[in-house]
Order: sequence, then structure tokens, then C-alpha cells
Amino acid sequence: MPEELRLDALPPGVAPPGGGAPPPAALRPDLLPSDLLPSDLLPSGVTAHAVYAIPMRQRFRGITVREGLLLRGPAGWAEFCPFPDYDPGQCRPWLDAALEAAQLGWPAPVRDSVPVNGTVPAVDAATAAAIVRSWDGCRTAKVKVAEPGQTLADDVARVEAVRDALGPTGRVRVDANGGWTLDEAVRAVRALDRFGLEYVEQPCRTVEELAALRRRVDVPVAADESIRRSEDPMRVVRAEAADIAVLKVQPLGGVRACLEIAERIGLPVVVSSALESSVGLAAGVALAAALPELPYACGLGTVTLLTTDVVARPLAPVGGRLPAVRTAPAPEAAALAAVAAPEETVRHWGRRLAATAAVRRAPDWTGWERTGRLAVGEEDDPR
Ligand SMILES: O=C(O)CCC(=O)c1ccccc1C(=O)O
Ligand SMILES: [Mg+2]
Repeated sequence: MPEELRLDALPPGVAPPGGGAPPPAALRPDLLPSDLLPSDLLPSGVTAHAVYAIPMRQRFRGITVREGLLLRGPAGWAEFCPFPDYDPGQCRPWLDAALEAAQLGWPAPVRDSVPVNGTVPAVDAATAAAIVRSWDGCRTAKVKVAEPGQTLADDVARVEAVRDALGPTGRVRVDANGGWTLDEAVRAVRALDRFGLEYVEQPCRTVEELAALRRRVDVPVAADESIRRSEDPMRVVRAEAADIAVLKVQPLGGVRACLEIAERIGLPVVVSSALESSVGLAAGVALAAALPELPYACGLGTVTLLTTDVVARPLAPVGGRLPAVRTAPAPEAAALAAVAAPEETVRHWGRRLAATAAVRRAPDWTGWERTGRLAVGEEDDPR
């Protein structure tokens, strides 16, 4: 990478050669627990750099400001950004995925670019239509439904607005994040399929409910939380609970781990993001680019849900597609400086990284803390 982007080589507050804003203080050791400096807890050659805090355009999954930590290793930049409510055991696969990106890099792509869907948060109908009109070429929409505190009428209005904005040839899929009971799901799917649904993602919480719904409606069912928060991702297959598997690189432990799940699960795969910056999102693009089959648009059009990014040229869809990058884009000093997290947030992420690395190193750790996943049917709020 060019010298001016070697943030670690520059003392905080010193402007990089070639101009631009000075880099943020990159994970100063005094912001981390003293016994758990990055050099002790990360594999050699991998260093922790900066913590970002980026406001979302709309609230999404209860998140209004997205935070994460950027790592760098011999294979490239990487991102560690587990959701705020995840404990160290649940964060473990996120760190596995980040270290894969930093240390190993990703398998070779089999395509030059990947098709992506646009994502519509649980907003009002007018905002939903405006979001669809803002997209660059995305002809598939994924619409969030079953938001706590909202009604089926809100979902119907939102999906109708999206269908109108997209026109009859666009594709519309919905994601309930497990928010419906079986009977609510039957009713909602029938009401929403008036606008033509490509599939319904995680309509109910449990594998049993997904299987029962599949027997009662014609719309295909996609499993997300039932795979990424499950002890056993294959259970959805044995239970005949899904037509489609949603795979996310970070919560499932990396690109290679996802390629293996895709092979074993034997269902068509939709690759989706976990709301990363462009650095972490690149891993999802690498998975989508490497899968032998890619029959659906991927849920990787999500950097446009963030108000800004850490790189100079964000991985935002152009003509409904993202290019198949080989490595994560490097953070840019000025962009990083603009979203540098306050000290207390940096300390918090240092503690999270340390606690997750400790779980990862414990060889005889057993139970869900080791796999980082909860048993199916025992999930808390599955979002
Ligand atoms: O799939 C997409 O279109 C965007 C990604 C997305 O919806 C998502 C992002 C973060 C956390 C959970 C989810 C989800 O699919 O439930
Ligand atoms: Mg989902």
C-alpha cells in the first residue's frame, strides 16, 4: 500500500505525506487492558488499528451507530465488528473471519462481479420508495418486516411502495428476522405475496416453525438466524425447513467456513452482509465471487445504509453489482479520522477483542461458548 496510508507508521496527529487529514490515534496501547495488548492476543503480524463509529442513515436491527475495529495483517485489512449484544463466545467466529482476511486472504473468485439487492429498513412507505429510487441499478429489494412495535399494515404499505418503485419486473424479498409466530407468518406471507415475493427470510424463530410454514405457503423460505445462530446449520436441511440458505461471512467464521457450509447444506445460497464497513464487506463479496453457483442477488448492498465509510471508494453497488475484489480495500486516513471513535469506545473494543481472543485460544473450551452459537430453539432475540 502507498506510504501515506501506513497509518501505523505515523505518530497520531501527524499529517500523512501527500496531504490529507492526520490519522486518528490508532489503538494506543494505553487504551487496551494492560495485560492484553494486541501483540499478545493477535497472531504475529496482525495488528489492531482503529475503531470507527459510523451513524446509520436509518435505524437498522436496533442499531443507530455502527462500530467496529480494523485489523491489518500480511494478507490485508480486516474488520472485527460483532453486534453490540454478542458475548465473547458469539464474537469468536467474527474474529476467525477477520483473522482469515488478515492472515490468509481468500480463495480465488470464479466470477468478476456479483449481483446485489438493495436493503430497505423498517421505514415508512414514502421513505422506502425514496430508498429504492436512490439505488444504482439494483433490481432486487430486500424489505425488513415484522419490526417490533409495527403492524402488518405497516409491512403491507412498505412492501407495496417498494413494488411500485421497483416496477413489475423487479424482485422483492422480505426479512422478518424471526419476528412472526407461525400463524402470523401464514397471514403476513399471504398478504405480502399480493405484491409478488421472491422469498421470505427467517419468518419465524425456530426451525420447526419454518418447516411448518413451508408446508402451508408457496413462497420459498430462506433461513438466516436458523443457520448463523445455530449449533448445527444442517438442521434446517434435515427438518426440510428452508428452500434457501442465507450465509454471512463474519458470524459464520470466514469465507472458507461458508464455502464448506454451502457445499454441505446443498441449498441455493444468498450471501448477505452483517452491516460492515467496506473493509469487512469485502469478505462477503469474496465469498459470493467464489461460490460455484450464485442464483440470487446478494445482500451486500449495505454500505449505502451507513452515512459514510472508512475507505476512499466504498464498495457500493454500481449497475446493481459489486466487483469481485481479491483483498479488502485499505482504509483511508482522512475517512478514518472523520469516524474515529471516542476513547471510551476504543477501550470497549479493546476489551471485546481481548475477551474474544481469549475464548479463541482456550483449546478445551466446550459448549456453545466455544462454537459461538446458541442451540436452535434457545435463541434469545434472534436479530
Ligand atoms: O441481506 C441484506 O440485504 C442486508 C443485510 C441484512 O439484512 C442484515 C444485516 C445485519 C444483520 C442482520 C441482517 C439480516 O439479514 O437479518
Ligand atoms: Mg436476515
